[in-house]
Amino acid sequence: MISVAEALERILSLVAVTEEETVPLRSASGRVLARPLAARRTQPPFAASAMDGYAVRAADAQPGVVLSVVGEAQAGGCHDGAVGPGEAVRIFTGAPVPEGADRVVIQEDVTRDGDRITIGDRLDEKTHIRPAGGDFHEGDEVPVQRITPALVSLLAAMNHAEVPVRRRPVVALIATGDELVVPGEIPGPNQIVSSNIYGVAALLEAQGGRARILPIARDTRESLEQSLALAEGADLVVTLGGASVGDHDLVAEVAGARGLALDFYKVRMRPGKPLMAGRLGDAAMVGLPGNPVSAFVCAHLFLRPAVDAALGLPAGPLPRRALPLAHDLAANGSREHYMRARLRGDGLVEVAGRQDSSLLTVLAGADVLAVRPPEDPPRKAGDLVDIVTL
Ligand SMILES: Nc1nc2c(c(=O)[nH]1)N[C@H]1C(S)=C(S)[C@@H](COP(=O)(O)OP(=O)(O)OC[C@H]3O[C@@H](n4cnc5c(N)ncnc54)[C@H](O)[C@@H]3O)O[C@H]1N2
Ligand code: MOO
Repeated sequence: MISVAEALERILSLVAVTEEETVPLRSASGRVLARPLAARRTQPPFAASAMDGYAVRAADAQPGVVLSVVGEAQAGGCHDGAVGPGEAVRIFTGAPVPEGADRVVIQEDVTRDGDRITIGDRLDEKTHIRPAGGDFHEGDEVPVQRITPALVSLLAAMNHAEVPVRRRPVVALIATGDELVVPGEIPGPNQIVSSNIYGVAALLEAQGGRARILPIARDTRESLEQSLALAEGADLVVTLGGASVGDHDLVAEVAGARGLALDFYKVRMRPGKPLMAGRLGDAAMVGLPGNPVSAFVCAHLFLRPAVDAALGLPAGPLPRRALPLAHDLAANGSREHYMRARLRGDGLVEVAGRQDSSLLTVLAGADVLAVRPPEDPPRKAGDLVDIVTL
């Protein structure tokens, strides 16, 4: 069995970066820039007033000085002409600062009488001028990254109406098993509702992928073959269940017959031991274990980074932090254990008492996974444990 770190490396090496496509700026949030994008203009394009007030020469900005108002500049307009000694131009926030002026005195600091202003006694020190290019210059590059709402505003200010992004990788998801029905159906006497595929799909979509949930594959070769055929064209094919050693666990066999070049099977982890991955035609394929928590934990640890890699982002292990335990923990076994846990308000990690990999209530109540290395000795309350955020 290989380690979690090695399994992740191998899965990432199976993933190809998707091609570039162009989307309108309004649809760019959450997508990933396909290449660095250069600003198409300078912002502000001119020295601009940061406040409503009067543009003056700095030397004239002294308490008691009287200046004559020779014009006005508002945002979208400007004052034609310069500001000379003894002169002021009425100015509003965002307007270009006229030539000659190197200071804006805010209107609260002057008294106005007709075309004259008198500078008050309590003058602040600031120029209240935003220099040209103070935010960015034409040609400044935004590096490849996920596009946040704030970045949408920056790209708009840089005058990009369209944005080159990576195509969302298509992930075909196949649940397997005779026992499954889809949510809303009435299960037969020996059946349950298929659940894990929906959480995994949601996780992959939140990461920037496009999840395609295919019909449930029954525990026959023909049914699984049909589902795998429907996965044609996907960037990543993910099966759920049928990965273990049971007589009806057919995924490796049937995918093998369709040309799966298996890279590895089984990882030294808990839950998630019967994980497999390989190359299936042009797609990467990952076989997740069927237990709902195992599937979800593996999707977190392996498929989120895989989607990042397909989007051209730096991809690697999820970030970890070490935090103190709220209570004692027994020794760990020989596999790296990802325990469902909660990060309490007091900053301590409380590991759930029940760790069976079928318990979705426990998973849904957890906000972190506490990571125990193989053969980790018993731990005391207050000892540090690594956590991964869910
Ligand atoms: N003799 C052994 N038995 C098992 C081993 C082992 O090493 N030796 N490994 C166990 C571990 S660990 C896991 S995990 C499971 C994984 O088995 P499979 O990947 O083959 O999964 P299934 O047998 O198909 O299902 C396991 C379990 O999960 C339920 N399931 C499956 N799909 C769904 C779904 N879409 N929604 C909800 N629940 C699902 C299924 O009904 C089973 O209860 O194998 C152990 N056995
Ligand atoms: O490894 Mo299985 O994934 O424990 O439940």
